[in-house]
Amino acid sequence: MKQLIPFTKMNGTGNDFIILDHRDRRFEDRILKKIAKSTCRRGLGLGADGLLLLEPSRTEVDFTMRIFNADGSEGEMCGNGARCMARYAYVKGIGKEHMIFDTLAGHVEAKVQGREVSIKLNDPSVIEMKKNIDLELPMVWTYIELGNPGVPHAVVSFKGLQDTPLGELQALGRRLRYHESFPKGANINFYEIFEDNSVLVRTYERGVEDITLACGTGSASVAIALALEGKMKGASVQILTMGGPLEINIGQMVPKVQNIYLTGETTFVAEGWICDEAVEEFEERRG
Ligand SMILES: N[C@H](CCC[C@H](N)C(=O)O)C(=O)O
Repeated sequence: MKQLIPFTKMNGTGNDFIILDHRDRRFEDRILKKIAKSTCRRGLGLGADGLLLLEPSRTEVDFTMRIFNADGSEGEMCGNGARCMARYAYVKGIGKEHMIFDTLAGHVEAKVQGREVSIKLNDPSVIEMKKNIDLELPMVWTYIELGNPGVPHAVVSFKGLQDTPLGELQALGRRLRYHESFPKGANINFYEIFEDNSVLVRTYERGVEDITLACGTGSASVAIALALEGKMKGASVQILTMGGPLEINIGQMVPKVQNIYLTGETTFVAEGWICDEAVEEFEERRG
């Protein structure tokens, strides 16, 4: 057995991640995909929704964050992942309380205040309001991408969400996620307004291929859709996820939606070593 690489496991409101300090960029993308798939797998691996990598920045900012989903696909951005990454960087002395980092979707600004981390999300690059899903389903979706290229999100109103068995949502999410309207697939966010400015959200995540306990960019997409429909009172909304509450604040609506903040708690779960036996066909970058 060989100790391969130190890891930190964290969760942001129940969205859980394995974090690797990959500033030495010792693994090629092909291997990173394998590490993500093997270690995120529950039961046989550590178990997580995704693998987060802290890499050197190619620009002026503090560092770069990359996200590989549990199935090995690379995502553009991850809101809860970014909150965990910011806290990790702060605790490890890599970033200050206020930091800026790169993602495929664009720059993310973060503010760490104890366990609570607030991030400024990427501005939306695509908003398509209220399209029909298909003739069979009496549902409409709003499609939103945060960042450019952005994480794809469909927002779907769902009556009786709280009492709907997760298996049912999972089956519907899986079906919609591959819908032809979404060329790069989509995360499917089901929501129900709970009470004034409090919204229940359940997200079927692309790349995890399951309902996760919370999704940051998904929760923000729900808030944006509600704000555009005039269903939000004020600039802030509380999103009730299965992992706990998230707060979304929309700083500007006119002439376009921007300055969107995501705030919530982060938790350090464990630290240790990933062992070579856990990763199929592992190999390090040569030279
Ligand atoms: N859970 C993440 C989104 C991950 C995106 C991923 N599922 C993908 O579509 O590649 C969040 O908090 O924003």
